[in-house]
Amino acid sequence: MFGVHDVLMTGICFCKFHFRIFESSLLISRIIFAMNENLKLRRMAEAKLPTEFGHCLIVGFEEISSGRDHIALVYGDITTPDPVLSRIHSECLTGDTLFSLKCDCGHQLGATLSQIGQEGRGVLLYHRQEGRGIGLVNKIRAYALQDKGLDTVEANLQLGFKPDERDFTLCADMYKLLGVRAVRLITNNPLKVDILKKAGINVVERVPIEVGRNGNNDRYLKVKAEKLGHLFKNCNEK
Ligand SMILES: Nc1nc2c(ncn2[C@@H]2O[C@H](COP(=O)(O)OP(=O)(O)OP(=O)(O)O)[C@@H](O)[C@H]2O)c(=O)[nH]1
Repeated sequence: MFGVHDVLMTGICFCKFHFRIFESSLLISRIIFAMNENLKLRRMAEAKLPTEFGHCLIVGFEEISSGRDHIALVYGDITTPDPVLSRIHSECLTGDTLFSLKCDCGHQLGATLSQIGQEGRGVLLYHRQEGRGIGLVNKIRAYALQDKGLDTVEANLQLGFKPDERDFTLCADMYKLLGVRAVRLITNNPLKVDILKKAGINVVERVPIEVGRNGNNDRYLKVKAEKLGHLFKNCNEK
């Protein structure tokens, strides 16, 4: 004879089995979507994440060719037609987590999340291409050259890199995998806007973000404006 316990256990096993099938079919459909759209990334995992700026969904992506990972922090419903407030934030370990004053990255990250938190809707793409794509150790080498007088662009060139080695088409793919087609992009870098537009993302507005200027990064910000085309009211108008 079957007891209540047996019935319950059978029910639980049934649900677990079907949940696994559901999870696998979701993963397969995402892989097929990525292949159809010729995307360079797959959406791999997601979970709720409470933050100081509100509760969000953290989504993990993996580059198909290299396995390198990137993340998105999603606040509110970003799948509705209204353009989404968003920032592509390139990884900067020194600025984002170690309080470096050599750049403006940490301040930009905090200001963005605070702005998204106030609106209650938005997405931060955390683009893990540290040091404008040259990696952390090479960024330290570039800093060493800057200690000797080179600027941020000259240092990259001296090390054999382009001034900017990042691939922003990956970010367009992240937007597509998140169901975002129109964004209000928080950036001072017009190159990001151009690349996203060419990759099929409708950037309806560029939202400037001028925070974190100090005596240590003033020259760096000037060079970004003069050599990398960044738009700063304070520099460009001089
Ligand atoms: N190679 C190199 N990378 C740097 C240096 N300073 C900051 N970075 C990196 O630059 C990236 C951020 O790029 P930024 O040029 O500050 O800004 P952006 O992303 O182009 O534009 P915004 O959207 O306006 O912030 C991060 O990956 C930092 O690690 C440097 O002196 N040399």
